[in-house]
Amino acid sequence: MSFLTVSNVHHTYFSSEAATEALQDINLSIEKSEFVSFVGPSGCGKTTLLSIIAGLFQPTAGKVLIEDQDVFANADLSIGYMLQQDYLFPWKTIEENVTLGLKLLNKNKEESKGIASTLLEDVGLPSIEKKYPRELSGGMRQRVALARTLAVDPKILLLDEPFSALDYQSKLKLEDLVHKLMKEYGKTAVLVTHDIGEAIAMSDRIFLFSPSPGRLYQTFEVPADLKNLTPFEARSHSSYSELFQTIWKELESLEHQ
Ligand SMILES: Nc1ncnc2c1ncn2[C@@H]1O[C@H](COP(=O)(O)OP(=O)(O)OP(=O)(O)O)[C@@H](O)[C@H]1O
Repeated sequence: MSFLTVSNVHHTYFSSEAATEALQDINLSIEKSEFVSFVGPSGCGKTTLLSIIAGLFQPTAGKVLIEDQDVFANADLSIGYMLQQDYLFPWKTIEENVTLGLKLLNKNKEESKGIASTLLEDVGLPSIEKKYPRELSGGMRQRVALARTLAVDPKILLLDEPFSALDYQSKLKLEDLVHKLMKEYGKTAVLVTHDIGEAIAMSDRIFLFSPSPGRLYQTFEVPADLKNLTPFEARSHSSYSELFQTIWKELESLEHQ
C-alpha cells in the first residue's frame, strides 16, 4: 500500500456562466518519504490537485487517501501547506507565528516554545524568537514559514511555488534547506513548480501534466546519481541537463498542441 493514492480524480469548477473541467481521471501514488513535483503548462490543474490532496475541497469524482484515510473525510489529518507568500501575522512575534498551529492543537506552552526554538535553529535562524516579521528579509520569512509548517509535525508537506517570489540566490539556498530537512525528517512532500530545474534538483519523481483538461501526461524518475546531491550540486551534474532537455521538449510539445 502506498502512503498516498489519488484514484480516478476528476474535478470540474462550476460557475453561473461556465463549467471548467480542471482535472480528468488522475491516478497516481506517492511513497512515504518520497519528494515529488507537479509540473506542466499554466492551467493544467496543478494547484487544483494540490488543494484536493490537502482536503480543502472534495473532487467532483474520485478520492485521495493518505495511509488509507480519505483526506476530505478526515479533517484531522495533519497536512502542511507552504505557499508563495509566507502569510506570517505581522503583529505577532516570530515565536508566536511558529507556535500558532501548536496553540490550536492545545499543546503545552513551554513545550511549544522549545519546538519553535529547535526548528528555528534547524532553518538557520537561531535567536530571532522575539523579532517581528517586518524585521526579516523575504528569504528569512520563508524559512520561518517552513518552521511554522513543520512545527505541527505534518504527515505530508504540500509546497505550492514556495520559492518563486524570492531572489535567485535566496531561492537556491531555500531549496537546499527544504531538501535537507525533508530528508532528515523523513517527510513526504509534493512541490508544485513552474521551474523544471527546481523539480529535477529537488525530487525523486516528477509528474508532468497536460492542460484542457488537466491530465497526467508523463512521469519521470530522477536518476539515482542526482538524488544523493544537494539541489545546488545537482544543477551542475550531466544527468540534470539530460533530464532537463527531455522534460523541456515534452513541455514544448504540449504548449504547441
Ligand atoms: N476557483 C475556480 N473557479 C473556476 N475555474 C477555476 C478555479 N480555479 C482554477 N480554475 C480553472 O481550472 C483550471 C486549472 O487551474 P489550476 O489553477 O489548478 O492550474 P495550475 O496548473 O495550477 O495553473 P498555474 O500554473 O497557472 O498556477 C484552469 O483552467 C483554471 O482557469
